[in-house]
Amino acid sequence: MARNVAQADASLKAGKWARTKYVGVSLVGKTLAILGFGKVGSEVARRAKGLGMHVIAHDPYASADRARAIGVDLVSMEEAMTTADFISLHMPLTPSTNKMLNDEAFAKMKKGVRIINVARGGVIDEDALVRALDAGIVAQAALDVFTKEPPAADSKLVLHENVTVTPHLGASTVEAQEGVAIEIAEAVTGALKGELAASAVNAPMVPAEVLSELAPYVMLAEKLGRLAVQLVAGGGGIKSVKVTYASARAPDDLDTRLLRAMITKGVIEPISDVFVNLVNADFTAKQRGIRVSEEKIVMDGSPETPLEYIQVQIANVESKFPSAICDSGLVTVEGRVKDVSFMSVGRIAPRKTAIMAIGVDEEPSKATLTKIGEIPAIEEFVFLKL
Ligand SMILES: NC(=O)C1=CN([C@@H]2O[C@H](COP(=O)(O)OP(=O)(O)OC[C@H]3O[C@@H](n4cnc5c(N)ncnc54)[C@H](O)[C@@H]3O)[C@@H](O)[C@H]2O)C=CC1
Ligand SMILES: O=C(O)C(=O)COP(=O)(O)O
Repeated sequence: MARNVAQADASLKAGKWARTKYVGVSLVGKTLAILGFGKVGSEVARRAKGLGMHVIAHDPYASADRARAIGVDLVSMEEAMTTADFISLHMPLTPSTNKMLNDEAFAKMKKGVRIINVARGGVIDEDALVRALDAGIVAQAALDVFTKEPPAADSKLVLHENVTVTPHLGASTVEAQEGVAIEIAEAVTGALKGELAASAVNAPMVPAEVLSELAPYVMLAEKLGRLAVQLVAGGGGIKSVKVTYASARAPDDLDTRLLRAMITKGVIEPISDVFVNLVNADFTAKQRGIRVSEEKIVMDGSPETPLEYIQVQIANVESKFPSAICDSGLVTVEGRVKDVSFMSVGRIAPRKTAIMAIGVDEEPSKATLTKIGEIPAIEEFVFLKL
């Protein structure tokens, strides 16, 4: 758009040699405002920085740290509107982004601004954009998406000489289509294997950062559910499961839907044929008359760790294992995520020398390594970095 490539190409093919008509504008030194700093928006930011642009972004949900890491300032919508030379849209179409660029928004923009929309047509009020183009507020627009696709053959916007259009080609590369196919296949096989389906539309949305932080607790949650239910004699009579999450963080910072679903999975699967996942967990529990209640308690600890411990209690039951039950008929199990990342033991033959590998998250100090070496039962000892 900035160099009028599409228009100049059509002009030359029509037999014209219009060098002065198609003088463009440079990108270097210009301010680009990215609205919607998600997967696409942040990649656009990286590339625009490479082209020498000053990049700002507006996204009410984006993390300032992630933006800073790419060298992008997160700004208000107002600042994005009023300071940008180029505005590129990368938000989803939702009731709150519908017609986000309307007459009022265009009125705030710098005269001569250029608009790029490869997100969804509905985020721009298309009639307002035509008015802004005619008024010279918007110098040019490049549009890959339209409110109605395909747009009407006589669409003023599509036919406008300062507008460059493509028929929704954003994701249309050989590589991207293959990438999408692989991603879908992996997501489906993962979901069928019972892994967390992060991109399922009918499951609660758990952002990737939260998911990676919670992953060990998700495993713990399922195991605690499985452990607790196996201590109950004749699992059928379970009516109430109480989960307590103890954390040093503010209770509102902990999204427990995933953990609750995994505890429910752990409790129900050993006593039934049902396959429980993030989508059907609450429904399945209700259907079986099991009430899962939750409590979050704040305790001293490290705010770096999302949870200090998880406790699962099954009430009014009889235990197979009397010491696992207290007088009030409660089976209680509690678990923590420890720092050792793995431990594996093997041996040459029964009663012969054994070998143990322990994975740790941080390099042990010299003093710790010396102490380990001094333990009499340890014959040989080596510290390796993988
Ligand atoms: N033209 C095409 O062929 C393609 C179009 N798309 C579209 O591009 C858009 C972005 O896709 P992704 O980056 O994958 O999505 P994403 O979900 O990773 O990012 C969207 C971002 O928009 C932000 N957002 C939500 N409401 C907002 C608001 N009111 N103001 C500013 N930001 C807001 C979200 O916080 C999120 O960070 C989507 O609309 C998608 O459908 C994506 C791929 C190809
Ligand atoms: O992934 C998106 O959001 C797109 O708009 C791509 O659309 P397509 O899969 O090329 O029809």
